[in-house]
Amino acid sequence: MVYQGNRITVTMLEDGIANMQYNAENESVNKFDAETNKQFGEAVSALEKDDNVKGLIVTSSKGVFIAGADITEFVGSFKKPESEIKDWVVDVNDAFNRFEDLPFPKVAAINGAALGGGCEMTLVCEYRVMSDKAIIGLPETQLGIFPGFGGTVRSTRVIGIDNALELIATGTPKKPLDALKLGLVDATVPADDLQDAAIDLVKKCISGELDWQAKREEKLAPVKLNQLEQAMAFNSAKGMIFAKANPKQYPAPAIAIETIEKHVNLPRDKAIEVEAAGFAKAAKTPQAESLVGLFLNDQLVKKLAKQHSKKAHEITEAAVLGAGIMGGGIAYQAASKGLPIIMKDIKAEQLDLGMGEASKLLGKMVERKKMTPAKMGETLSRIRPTLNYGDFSDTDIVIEAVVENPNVKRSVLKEVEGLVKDDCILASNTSTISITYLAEALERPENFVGMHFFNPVHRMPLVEVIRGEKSSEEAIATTVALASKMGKVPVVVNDCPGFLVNRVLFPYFGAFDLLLKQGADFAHVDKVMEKFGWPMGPAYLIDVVGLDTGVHGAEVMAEGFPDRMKPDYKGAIQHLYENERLGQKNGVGFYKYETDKRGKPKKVADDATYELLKATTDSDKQAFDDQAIIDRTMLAFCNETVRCLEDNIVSTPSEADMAMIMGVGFPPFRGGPCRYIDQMGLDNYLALCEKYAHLGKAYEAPQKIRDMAAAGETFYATA
Ligand SMILES: NC(=O)c1ccc[n+]([C@@H]2O[C@H](COP(=O)([O-])OP(=O)(O)OC[C@H]3O[C@@H](n4cnc5c(N)ncnc54)[C@H](O)[C@@H]3O)[C@@H](O)[C@H]2O)c1
Repeated sequence: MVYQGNRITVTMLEDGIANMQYNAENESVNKFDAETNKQFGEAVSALEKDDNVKGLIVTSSKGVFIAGADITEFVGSFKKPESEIKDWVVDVNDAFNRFEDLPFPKVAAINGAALGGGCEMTLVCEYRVMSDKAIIGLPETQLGIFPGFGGTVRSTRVIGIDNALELIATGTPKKPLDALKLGLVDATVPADDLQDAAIDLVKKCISGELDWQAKREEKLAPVKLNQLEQAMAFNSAKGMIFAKANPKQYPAPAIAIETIEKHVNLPRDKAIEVEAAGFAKAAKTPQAESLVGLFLNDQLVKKLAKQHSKKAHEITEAAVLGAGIMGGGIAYQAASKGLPIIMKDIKAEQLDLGMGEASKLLGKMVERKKMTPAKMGETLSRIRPTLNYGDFSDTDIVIEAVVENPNVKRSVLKEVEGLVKDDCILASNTSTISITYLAEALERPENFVGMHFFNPVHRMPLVEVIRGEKSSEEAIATTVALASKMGKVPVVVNDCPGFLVNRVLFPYFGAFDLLLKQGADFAHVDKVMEKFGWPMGPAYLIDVVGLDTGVHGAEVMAEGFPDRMKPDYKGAIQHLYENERLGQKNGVGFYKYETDKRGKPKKVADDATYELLKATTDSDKQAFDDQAIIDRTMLAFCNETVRCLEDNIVSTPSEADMAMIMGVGFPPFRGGPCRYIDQMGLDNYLALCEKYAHLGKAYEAPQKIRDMAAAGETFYATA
């Protein structure tokens, strides 16, 4: 035994070959937390003193190789001053450099995911051999940072600048054959042969058959590029990368490129210092704080879903009522995750439409070679379209997705309750109607919950699971488990009109409507909000949702929250709807929808819209600067989120932020509405609420914000 820790051990195998194994005790994965970093340094010191070692392999005893750094530790570390972050990174790198400099060859045996720090660990070895089941990559930019354990230095030297920039800036992990093609690994082998293959490589190094010193030398030296080559490599990378993500919104790739540009012509130790400085700069951006927070929120939401699922009944067959946009989507999603589902409608043509949509989506996957035609047939056969309730007696859960009309929903739910087994769960996909109200029509309200999918179902990750007053924990648990089984991320919320996501979205539409009334141009508002980071501005969003759906939802919300969602004027959305402009579905909403020369849908700001909007615009039109547009719409949105926390509609800021990102596309780099308020500072936020309070209750600061500001609190921990 060369070194024994509870994260890392180094043992001797045969013929002077050591095995450095990552095997974090009581953990499901290996990661670089502070303790592992410390033990790595100690293990390297032990190896430095051991004269018997002639070569070494790096292995993992877990399913993953090394998952990366411990992201929970980032929250505290990134609060430190930039210079301290840099010093910390330089310090960690010391062990990596000393490991690289050991006087014998080293081979990484990559059995599973080698991500971030895991990939960087393999890069300090001279050779890398990878199981055909593993993946490897540097996904740090997705967290608003970039590799800081020598990853930008060694990858540029090992796979070349262009490849390294692509690997780092996109953050997409590579499968074995792609990694081999890039030169990121030297061989791929079947999983069972991995250790033997690694030992074989070390032996070849020891015998001199492989020139491992030359491989190492390559990593220690500057990249030899002349000025012209360098300019070309970096300029084309910048063009490609900035076209994909706006560097103002996602600065990490830009800082990574700028850092690499500074260190390519430096030897290793100097280059590592430059990398550490760039890393610290990225770590101090608000985007890094948001994206690290988002990662942790995502983990929390998934953990909560697991906890919620504990009391779940087994679901072997489901049914959906309604084969429209949502019912068809739900049936497709269930079937594609292996769950048989009955799809019932009252109109045969709707069933044909639902099946047609499912075939179209599956057909595209076959076209892209992501599915075989046989698998497509198998998936489609899991959906059983029907016009009657014949087979409903065995079903474990029925998801109701008929038209958004409380009376129709209540009568359909009552009818189906009489036909299913006693413990069958009934779930409504209503967008706005209170679950407690719908439950009044039922004999077994404890078996009834809300299950709110988003459109398009196959793409939108969120499902709100809504607890009505009488919903049982088993019904919640079963619905949460079903959503997870369908590949979705469930968030459990309590009942109220609009639940969480739509309750927050409608005041935002209300703020948009008020801006238009006072003279703002809808196309300009869209541009400003898209620049702010939304995937689409409010006018385009309502066109996609449908103005009819919007008006209908607004009525339900106005009844539920008249103090802030019932305007005393007729807004633009209502007026356009009355003029039969329904949005994308009939080709005219705020925008006119045309097809371009290539047959792709194109939206154009329509003169007819401006003409119509004269009727709902004040005669004394005001001009708004971009910040006013952002502040007014975001206040309405964020205030309602806080009110949902106050009313216990949603339990935690983490769940609220995740729901808004996954449900309506809140800009991820801003971390969600609660993070947005934190980053603005609660006092500043409060001052903004006061500035706009005269516009109505939706803009007034909720009591929770006042209390938090007075107590100096924030939504997320500050250290
Ligand atoms: N479209 C969206 O963006 C969206 C998003 C989330 C939730 N929702 C909600 O999902 C539900 C369905 O919306 P949609 O957009 O799919 O509507 P849709 O009009 O496309 O489909 C409704 C379907 O229900 C069928 N139907 C009517 N009465 C029925 C009955 N008694 N039994 C069986 N089928 C019946 C209709 O024939 C139609 O096929 C609504 O409650 C809506 O609020 C919609």
